[in-house]
Amino acid sequence: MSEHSVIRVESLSKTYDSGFQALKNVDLQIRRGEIFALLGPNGAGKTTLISVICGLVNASTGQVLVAGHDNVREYRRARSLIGLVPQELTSEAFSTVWDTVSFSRGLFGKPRDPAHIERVLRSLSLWDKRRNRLITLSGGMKRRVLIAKALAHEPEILFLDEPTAGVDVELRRDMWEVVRGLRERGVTIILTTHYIEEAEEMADRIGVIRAGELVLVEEKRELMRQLGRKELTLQLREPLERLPEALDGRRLTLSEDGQALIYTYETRRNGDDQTGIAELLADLDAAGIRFKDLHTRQSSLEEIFVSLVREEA
Ligand SMILES: Nc1ncnc2c1ncn2[C@@H]1O[C@H](COP(=O)(O)OP(=O)(O)OP(=O)(O)O)[C@@H](O)[C@H]1O
Repeated sequence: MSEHSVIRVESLSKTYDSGFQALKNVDLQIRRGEIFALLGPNGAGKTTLISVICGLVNASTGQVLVAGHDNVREYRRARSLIGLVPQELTSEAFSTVWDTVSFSRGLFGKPRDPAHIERVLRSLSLWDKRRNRLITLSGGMKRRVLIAKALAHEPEILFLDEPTAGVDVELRRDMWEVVRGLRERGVTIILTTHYIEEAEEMADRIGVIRAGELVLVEEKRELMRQLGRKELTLQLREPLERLPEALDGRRLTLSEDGQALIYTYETRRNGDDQTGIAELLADLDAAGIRFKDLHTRQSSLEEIFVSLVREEA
């Protein structure tokens, strides 16, 4: 499995000079060719993690391997494999799109390659704007320039730090298209986002970070499967001390106060009753358990996320 990992992050911690610990013992492997979304609230440590992986911020402990290269001891080699799209464009307001993007390539010591720059600009619909100064571009075009700059040196891995923060819905969808196109060309993509919708739409896998800890890394499909899970709550007439043996082996739990039974089941699309509810009710009846009310609810990725990031630390 590890030969598929293009990035390996091992036991990574970061304590800033202020004494603040922004990352706590993070382990993470990014698979070659995937889109990985790092989801977390403000201040969770997303930017810090990206900055450490890209070698812009030193780790306090732990290590990062980029395609097998230690990102500190072999910094230049590791860094040359990475493109980083920051949140905002800095300076260069009066340069042209073409010059800015070409210059970025030069920073990595790569020989000039106008054909590559042209491909990048065309793929991002920036070709017609190549002679424009950055200051004359719309917000959306500027975002595209950021991506073009990051791709100028032909990196295998692209980090996008909140690529769609503050952009309108239409542009967000455009950006998603661009990212998908890159993945099709074999680029591994790691993006950070606040938007659950974005992670749902784009990612192959999702990592959730909270207060510097990576609390979950999961296939999106698996998360979506959990999303299809429903919960039935039966308010009991008489509280129970424990679950009757007759009901063992079901996905049933008793609430702490003994007043309710909670049953989880998966919703099926084919409409058959595979929920097991009919059987459950019959068994409850046979066991002499009566209830006075019932309701069902379905969890969303939003809820899973909120419950994961809720402060417990
Ligand atoms: N240079 C620094 N010195 C001290 N603390 C810092 C420094 N940079 C970041 N932090 C702190 O580390 C924590 C994580 O910050 P980081 O920018 O990584 O979070 P984030 O998840 O990217 O947040 P956002 O979604 O707001 O961008 C925050 O509490 C932040 O205040």
